[in-house]
Amino acid sequence: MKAMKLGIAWRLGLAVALVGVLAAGLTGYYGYATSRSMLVAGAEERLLTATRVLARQLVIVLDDIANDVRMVAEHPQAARLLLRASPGAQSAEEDNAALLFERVLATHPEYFQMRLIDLAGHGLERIRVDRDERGLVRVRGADLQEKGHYPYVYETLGLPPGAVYVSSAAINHEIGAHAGLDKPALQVAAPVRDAQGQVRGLVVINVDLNGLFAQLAGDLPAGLQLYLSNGAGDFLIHPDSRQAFAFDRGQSARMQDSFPATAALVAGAPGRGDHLVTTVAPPGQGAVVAAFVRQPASELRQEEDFVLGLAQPVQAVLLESARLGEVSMRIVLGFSALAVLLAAMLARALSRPLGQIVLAVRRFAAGEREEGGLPTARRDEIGLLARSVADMQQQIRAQFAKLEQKQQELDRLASHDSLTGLHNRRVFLDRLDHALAHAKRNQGRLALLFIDLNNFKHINDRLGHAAGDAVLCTLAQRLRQLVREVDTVARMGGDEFIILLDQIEASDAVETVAQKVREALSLPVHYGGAELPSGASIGISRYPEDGEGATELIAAADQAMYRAKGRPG
Ligand SMILES: Nc1nc2c(ncn2[C@@H]2O[C@H](COP(=O)(O)OP(=O)(O)OP(=O)(O)O)[C@@H](O)[C@H]2O)c(=O)[nH]1
Repeated sequence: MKAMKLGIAWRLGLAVALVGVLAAGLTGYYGYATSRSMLVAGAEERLLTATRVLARQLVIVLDDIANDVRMVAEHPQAARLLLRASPGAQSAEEDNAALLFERVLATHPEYFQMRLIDLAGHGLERIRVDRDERGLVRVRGADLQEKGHYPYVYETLGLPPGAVYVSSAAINHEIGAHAGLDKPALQVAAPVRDAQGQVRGLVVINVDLNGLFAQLAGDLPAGLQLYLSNGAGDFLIHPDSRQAFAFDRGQSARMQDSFPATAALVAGAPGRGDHLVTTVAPPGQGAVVAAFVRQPASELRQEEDFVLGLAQPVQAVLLESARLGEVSMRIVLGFSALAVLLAAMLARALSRPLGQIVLAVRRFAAGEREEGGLPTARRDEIGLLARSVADMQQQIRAQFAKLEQKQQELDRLASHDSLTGLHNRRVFLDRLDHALAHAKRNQGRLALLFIDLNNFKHINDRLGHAAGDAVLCTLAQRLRQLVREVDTVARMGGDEFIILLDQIEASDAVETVAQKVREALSLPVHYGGAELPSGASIGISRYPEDGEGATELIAAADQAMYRAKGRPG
C-alpha cells in the first residue's frame, strides 16, 4: 500500500495540485503586475496634467506680474517723475508713487521689491519699496543705488514699446535687498517712456521665486515633489534645497543629471515635444514617477525657458497595488489550498479503489479464495478493471477446483485398487511399516492374514471375466466390513487379499478374525440370478513371533496360506 501512495494516483494528485497552485499564482501575479503598471500609467497621466496646469499657471502669473509692471511703467506719472516735470511737486509725486508701490507689494506677497529706476544717474533708483521681516520699507536718499550695470536695467532699456523683460532666475546678491537678499528671485521690468517715446527709465519688480511657487503649488495634492530648472537644466527648485541654485555656489545640480530622460527636453531638441513622462530612480532616492514640461516661449522677453517637473514616489503610487497584492496573495493562497485539497481528494479517490484491487489480488495470490473486496460496483474504468479482476479470479477458482478434483482422483488411483476400491499393495506396505515401527516402540503386537480365493479361475473360465470381477468386489466388500478402523484391508493382486490387524491385545483375537473371514468368504455370491460358490484359504503371520520386518511377515503369511491350501508355498 505504501508503494501505491507514491504511485500514479498521488503523482496525478500532485500534478493537479501543482497546476492549481501555478494557475492561481500566475493569475494573481499577472493581476497584481497589471494593476501596478496601470497605476503607474495613471499616475504618469495625472502628473503630466498637473505639470501642464502648473506651467500654464506660471505663464499666467508671469503675465500678471508683467501687467503690473507695464501698468506702472506706462502711467504718465512715472515719466513725469523721471523728467522732473514739476520740481516743486517732486517730493509729493514720489510719495504718491511709493504709496502705489506699497499697495502693489501689499497685495502681492510674492513680490520682494518694486522700484522706479532712472536712466539718468547711471540707473539710479528713484523710488524703491522693499519687503523685510517686519513689513514694507521705503528706501530713500543715500540708500538708493545706481543699477545701470545690471542686465535687467540695460536689457529693459533697449526693449520695444509694450515689451516686458523677465530675467533669468538667480539668487539676489544685491546689497540692501532686505527680505530678498540671497533668495531666488526674478526681475520683471518694463521701460518708462516720455510722451515722445523716449526711454527715461524703468519699473522693475523683484519676484520671490519660492513664494511664487509656493502659491502655485498650493493646490497640488500632498506628496508631490516639485522641480523647476532653467533652460540649461540647473535646478531652481528642488525638494532637496541644497540642489537648488547650485550654480550660485559654483556647483552643478542639473535636471538632466538627476533625470537623464530629460536631457532632450532640457536641450529643447526639435521634434521631441514639450513634455516627458518617465519612471526613474534619481540618485539617492527611491524610484519616482515624474512628468516634465518645458514652458513654451511666451510673449514676454524672457531670458530663458523653464522646465517644470512633478514627481511622486512609486511607492506612494503603488500603495493601492500593495493592498491589491495582499488581497491577491490571500486569494492565491486560498485557491492553492483548495487545489491541494482537491488534488488530495482526487488522489484518494483513485488510490483507494486501486489499493482495494491490489489487496484483493494479493490475498487471492496468497491463497485466500473468498469473493468480494473489489470495487466492482463503480461505473468507471476502475470498476471495469475490478470486474475484470473478479472474472479472472472466478475463472482461476474454477480451474483450481477442477485441478483439485483431478488431484484427488490421482491420489485415489495411486493408493487404491481400481476394481474393488480397497487399498493397494503400496498403501498396505506403507501402513505395515508404520504399524511395525509403532509396535516396536510400544512392544505392541500385530498380525497379517494372507487370503487367496479358491478356484477363482474356474469362475472366470465358466462365467466370464465380469463375473469374476463381481465376485472380487463382493468379497472385498465383506472383508472391509469385518475389520476395525485401525486395521487395513488391501488387494495384493489377482484373487489375493491381505489384512493387517494392528494393536492386537488378546492372543486368540487373530484366530477369531481369521475364522470370521473364512466364514464370510465361504458364503456364495449372487451374480446374474445365480449363486456362485466361494471360499478362501488364509495364512496367518504374527509380529514379533514370525518375523521382525514387513517382507518376512508377508512371506510367512503367504507360506501359511499355501499350507492352508494344502500345497507347498
Ligand atoms: N475376473 C478377474 N479375474 C482375475 C483378475 N485378476 C486375476 N484373475 C484371474 O484369477 C485367476 C487366478 O488363478 P489361480 O491363481 O490359479 O487361482 P485359483 O483358480 O483360485 O486356483 P487355486 O488358488 O489354486 O484355488 C487367474 O485365472 C487370473 O486370470 C481380475 O481382476 N478379474
